Amino acid sequence: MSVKIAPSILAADFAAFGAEIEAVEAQGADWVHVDVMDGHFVPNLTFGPDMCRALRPHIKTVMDVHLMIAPVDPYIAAFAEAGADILTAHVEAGPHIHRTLQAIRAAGCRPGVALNPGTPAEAVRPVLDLVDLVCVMTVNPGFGGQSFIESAIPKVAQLRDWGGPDLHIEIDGGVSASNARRLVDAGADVLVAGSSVFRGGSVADPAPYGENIRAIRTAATSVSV
Ligand SMILES: O=C(CO)[C@@H](O)[C@H](O)COP(=O)(O)O
Ligand SMILES: [Co+2]
Repeated sequence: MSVKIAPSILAADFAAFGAEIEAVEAQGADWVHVDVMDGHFVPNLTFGPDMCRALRPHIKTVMDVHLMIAPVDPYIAAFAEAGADILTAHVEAGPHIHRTLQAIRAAGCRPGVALNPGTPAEAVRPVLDLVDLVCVMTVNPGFGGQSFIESAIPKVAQLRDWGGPDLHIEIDGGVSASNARRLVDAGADVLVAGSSVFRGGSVADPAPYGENIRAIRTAATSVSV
């Protein structure tokens, strides 16, 4: 599978999301990653389905919605109606992840399951047949701009082995050009990147977004010597 770069709009200008999304897609983003936080499952608040609905017309690629909320089930229909393409729920968010993932697909979205740095890969193995994507968190969820947690990397190879070649394995948190290659070598194919994509640019001067995306993609796909 080709490597996809999914900028997290958590690092974009909150007053200009529509323009930021159009700028980062024009600069080469493959997907747009939308971080939904509830102040309960994670210690931060961001946005809900109404914001996703407002962003939808600005996204030409894939709206990749990362739900850091608990419970999940009462909100699935709203995010599906808002236009989410991929809807990812955390395995730690409740006791019935199997039901949640079935409900996400029934609502018309591609289901994803995310796991925190402290959660072993085995926790999602029983639901791999239900998902299109596993999101391996390489920071503790809740904030952008945190340091990458190395100890999550061995989980990627385990999940690639269990999930086969068609499963998307997404890495989220602290991704940059300096670790992209190791992540892809381990089996990842989707790299979420917030601060390392939006750093140095703006809607008025979006060229750095393109330079940052190209740097990550080049590092991820370079031939090792
Ligand atoms: O889900 C999350 C954080 O909880 C991520 O999507 C971050 O928003 C990624 O930001 P960087 O670590 O790349 O700055
Ligand atoms: Co995220």
